[in-house]
Amino acid sequence: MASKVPMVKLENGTECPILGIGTWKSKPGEVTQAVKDAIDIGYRHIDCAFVYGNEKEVGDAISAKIKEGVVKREELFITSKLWNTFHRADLVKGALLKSLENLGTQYLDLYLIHWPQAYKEGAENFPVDEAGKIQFSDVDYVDTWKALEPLVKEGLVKSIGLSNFNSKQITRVLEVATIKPVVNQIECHPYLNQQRLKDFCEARGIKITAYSPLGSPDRPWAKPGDPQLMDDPKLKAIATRLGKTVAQVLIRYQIDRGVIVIPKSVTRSRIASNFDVFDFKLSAEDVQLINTFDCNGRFVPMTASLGHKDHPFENDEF
Ligand SMILES: NC(=O)C1=CN([C@@H]2O[C@H](COP(=O)(O)OP(=O)(O)OC[C@H]3O[C@@H](n4cnc5c(N)ncnc54)[C@H](OP(=O)(O)O)[C@@H]3O)[C@@H](O)[C@H]2O)C=CC1
Ligand SMILES: O=C1CO[C@H](CO)[C@@H](O)[C@@H]1O
Repeated sequence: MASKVPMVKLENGTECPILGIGTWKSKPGEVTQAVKDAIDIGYRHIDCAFVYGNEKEVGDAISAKIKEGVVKREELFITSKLWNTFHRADLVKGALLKSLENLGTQYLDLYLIHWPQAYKEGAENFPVDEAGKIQFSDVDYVDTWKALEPLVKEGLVKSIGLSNFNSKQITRVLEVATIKPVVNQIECHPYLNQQRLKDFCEARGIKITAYSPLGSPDRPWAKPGDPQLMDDPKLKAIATRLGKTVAQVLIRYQIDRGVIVIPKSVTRSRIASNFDVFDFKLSAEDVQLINTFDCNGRFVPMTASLGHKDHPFENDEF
């Protein structure tokens, strides 16, 4: 079934729907229905990760919709991510095969290194010492990248990419890559618009995917009184003037700057309204106005692994 979602051409010639649905924090008991609803509404891009602990239930929705004849596998764009405990070269393929099994699919459209920093290998996603501190591994993400490349050649993934990599880390990957990353998935919204990293990536043929585009109000570490992006009066004023919701303005902001965007919701009405963004466009003036709201406001700082040699937000400028 045709969907109205526009496609973005990636550097390797494959195409990615510019709008997808996120699945972090979507509980196993609710994500199957959410992804079924999303596919019915017209979403064709689903953002997943092993560490979200719900790939099996996402896969159930995908299989059901393929079985019903609503979509074909080749009409979907499915992303997953290699978790930090599987960076060692000999663990990479097994981690991918596990995600493929969970998702009930023969191949992924995109497989990302979830974070540059490696954690101690083993059964725990967040291995900690007696003091509760994350245990690191010194595997270099450049070696992890080299282990991803054969997966493309084997046909298990169409494309490979990065997530949460800073400009220096991307440069190091590009120095060794025989298959280039097509995407860097990073936090991106008006409080952290990532203009420098976006320009840097685009100059190297790497597209940006914006995660937490609505400010991730359900992030587990949010405290009462923390700023909420969707409550911003300046954004509310723009949305009121345009007769749209703030979420629609935030999604359109990314689309209008050529950024792939993956808002998460498990609420059918929101999944629908977040997709209902193809009948309007922000003016260049509104995009510029929203650009001025940037304030280095990061909602996903990954404080648990501060001190890691490869923490992307600690030592480098952008
Ligand atoms: N690569 C990485 O390291 C990361 C990747 N991601 C990916 O990006 C996705 C999106 O980011 P995420 O952090 O989840 O946060 P989002 O910015 O997408 O916000 C999700 C929250 O917004 C609510 N929401 C959704 N639509 C609306 C709406 N129209 N009006 C009001 N509230 C709304 C959702 O509620 P409800 O569901 O209850 O409707 C949920 O609480 C993730 O799910 C994941 O797939 C995210 C973080 C890190
Ligand atoms: O995608 C993400 C959301 O959940 C993970 C676990 O807390 C984060 O590390 C990651 O950025």
